[in-house]
Amino acid sequence: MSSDGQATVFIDGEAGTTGLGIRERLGHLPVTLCSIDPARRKDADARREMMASVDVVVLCLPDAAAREAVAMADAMGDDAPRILDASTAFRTDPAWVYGFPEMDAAQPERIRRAARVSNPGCYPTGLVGLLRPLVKAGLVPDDYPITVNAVSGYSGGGRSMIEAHERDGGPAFELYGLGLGHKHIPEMKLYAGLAQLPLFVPSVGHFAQGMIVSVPLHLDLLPGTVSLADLHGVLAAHYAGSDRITVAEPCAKLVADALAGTDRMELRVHGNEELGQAVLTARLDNLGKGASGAAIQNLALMLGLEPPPPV
Ligand SMILES: NC(=O)C1=CN([C@@H]2O[C@H](COP(=O)(O)OP(=O)(O)OC[C@H]3O[C@@H](n4cnc5c(N)ncnc54)[C@H](OP(=O)(O)O)[C@@H]3O)[C@@H](O)[C@H]2O)C=CC1
Ligand SMILES: CC(=O)N[C@@H](CCC(=O)OP(=O)(O)O)C(=O)O
Repeated sequence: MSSDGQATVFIDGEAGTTGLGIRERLGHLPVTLCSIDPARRKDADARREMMASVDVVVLCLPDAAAREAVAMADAMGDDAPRILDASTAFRTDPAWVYGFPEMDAAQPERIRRAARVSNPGCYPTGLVGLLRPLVKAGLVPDDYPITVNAVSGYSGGGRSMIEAHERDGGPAFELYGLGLGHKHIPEMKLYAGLAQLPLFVPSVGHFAQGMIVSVPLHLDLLPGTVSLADLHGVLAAHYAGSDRITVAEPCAKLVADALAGTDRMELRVHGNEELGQAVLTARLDNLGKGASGAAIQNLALMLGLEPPPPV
């Protein structure tokens, strides 16, 4: 606690893309941000000392550095701060709580009580947001062969990709992860409730922020007779109370960066019933609900505060 009774927060990786986004949003919460001298921001002793002095540490680091930071906290035993980790390192670790408050009615309470919370990946936020309620409701079987196509703005690749795009002007559009082993796949499977790994084809475009995650479905492969309205209805009911996730009407075109700069996510069910085909889409800002916006929601819950209204 700071001298004025506010919770203290240290963002390890404060100068990076996600760290900066969290710092900007922290103004909406009654907390005290503690920072280390920028010249010592990678100094293990300085980071350990700061970690030991605060209530919550938010890790906005590459996976390896996040693991190192967690090892430092482990060594502090009962004096360790609570941790919110933005990296991929602990997202499928059963000892951590997954920071997707909208995924179940009980999830906000689990986050409130947790010592360690993992912030979801940007692509899994879209995929889990779309599929989990449909799998739970039995409309999409857990063994359906799920394919996920997605496009992200280049800020998704952090500082080095931002610099490459802003310096060299491209590429305009590129598929990647074509070895089909992207690090988000186990997280998608686990939290969407799937029995097998989804086939995931990510891509990145020459725009800074924004993301579309899309999932094609063949309606005749779903159990019984499932209509587009059934899929929409389950999603609309699940997210009815959310101020961040909305279930919108289908549209013919979807622009990837329309929610850039916001913490919101829009889900849609598009399709053609005559053809028996549907496409689920999630649109979000990879840096908003896909990273810093979700982190602020989780941080507020961890500190027993009301999450601020979404940017
Ligand atoms: N960008 C996005 O859309 C999303 C990112 N994430 C995750 O958030 C985490 C941070 O990503 P992002 O902000 O994009 O990455 P950036 O590269 O923009 O930022 C990472 C920051 O961590 C610093 N850093 C690296 N190693 C250390 C260390 N050992 N000690 C202290 N600081 C260190 C970097 O400094 P320097 O640059 O000098 O090396 C940089 O400031 C990653 O795990 C990423 O996967 C999650 C969801 C979405
Ligand atoms: C465009 C781009 O490169 N995006 C990143 C994902 C960013 C993200 O979500 O980070 P986490 O891995 O921490 O979840 C990637 O595919 O690795």
